[in-house]
Amino acid sequence: MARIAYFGPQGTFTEQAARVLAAGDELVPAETIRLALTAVRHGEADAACVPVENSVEGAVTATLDGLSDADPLVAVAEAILPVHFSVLKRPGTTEIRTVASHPHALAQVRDWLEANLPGATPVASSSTAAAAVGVHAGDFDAAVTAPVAVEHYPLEVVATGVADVSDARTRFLLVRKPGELPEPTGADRTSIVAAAVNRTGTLAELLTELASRGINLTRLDARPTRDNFGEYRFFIDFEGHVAEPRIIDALAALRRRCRNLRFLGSHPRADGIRSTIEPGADNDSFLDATAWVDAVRKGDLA
Ligand SMILES: O=C(O)C(=O)Cc1ccccc1
Repeated sequence: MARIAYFGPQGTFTEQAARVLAAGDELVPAETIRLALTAVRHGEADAACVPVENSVEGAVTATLDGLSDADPLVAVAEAILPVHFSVLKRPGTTEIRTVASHPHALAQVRDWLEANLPGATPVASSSTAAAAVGVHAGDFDAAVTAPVAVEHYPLEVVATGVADVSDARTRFLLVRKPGELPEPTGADRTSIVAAAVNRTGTLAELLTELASRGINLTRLDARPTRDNFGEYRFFIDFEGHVAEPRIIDALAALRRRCRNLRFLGSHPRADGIRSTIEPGADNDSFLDATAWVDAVRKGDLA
C-alpha cells in the first residue's frame, strides 16, 4: 500500500481530494503544503496530494513555490472538487467574534460573512481543518471548513453549502518523485515552470513557441524568483502530453529559450477535455515533417 502525504490535518478539502486520487492507500496528514512535498522528497511518503488552483482565488502559491524549489517533483494525476463550505462553532457559543480559515476559503465566503456574521473578524489559519482545531481549542469562535470537518471535530454546524460563487472548484495534484509517467490519453495536461532572461519580449517568445505549434494554454501564473527583485518565473499549463511529438518539439524549443526550465508533469485531465488540435499541428504532421527532413538528409528526397 502506498503512503500518501496530504495537506491536512484530517478534514481538509485536500484530504477529500486524496481519497479520490489515492483510494485505498494510506493517507498521512502534513501540517503544511511544503511539509507534504518534503515528505515525498525525503522518501517518507510515495506521493503527496496538494491543492494547486482555485476557480475563484487562482493559484495556490505555496504549491507553486514548493514545486519550483528544491528537488524536482512531477504531477501524475489531478482531481477537481466542487468547493462549498460549512461554518462550524463550539457548542454553546452564542456570539461569534472571530471566524478562522485558510485564506482561500475566507476569500470565497467574504460576501456570506458580511451578510451573516457582520461583526466577526476573519482570521487566517494554515488550513480549513486547522481552523476547526483552533475553534475546538477555544482560539476562535467559528471556522469555515470543508463539509467533512464536522465528522472529525466536535463542533456544531452554523451553516452549510456556503459559497459566494456557487460553482467554485479547486484542482488538486498528486505529485511524486520523477519516474514513470502516466500514459497519454488525448485529454492530458502538461505543466512547466520557466525562468526566462529579463529582456524585451521574452514571455511573448515563450508563449509563441506554444502558440505556433497549436498548443492551447490552460493556466499562466508568474511568481518572483526571490533572488532578484523584478525577476519572475512563469508557471505554464497547457493541453497535451510530453509523449506527443508536438509537445516534445515545443519543450525542446522552450528549453533553448529558457535560463531554467523545469518539467512539472503530464497527466490526464480530471475534466476529460480533449486537447485542441489545430490544422497542421497534429502529431502525425510533426512526425511526417521529421520523416521528410530525415529523408532529405539521407539524400532520398529533395
Ligand atoms: O484548507 C483546506 O481544506 C485545503 O485543502 C485548502 C483549500 C482551502 C480552500 C479551498 C480549497 C482548498
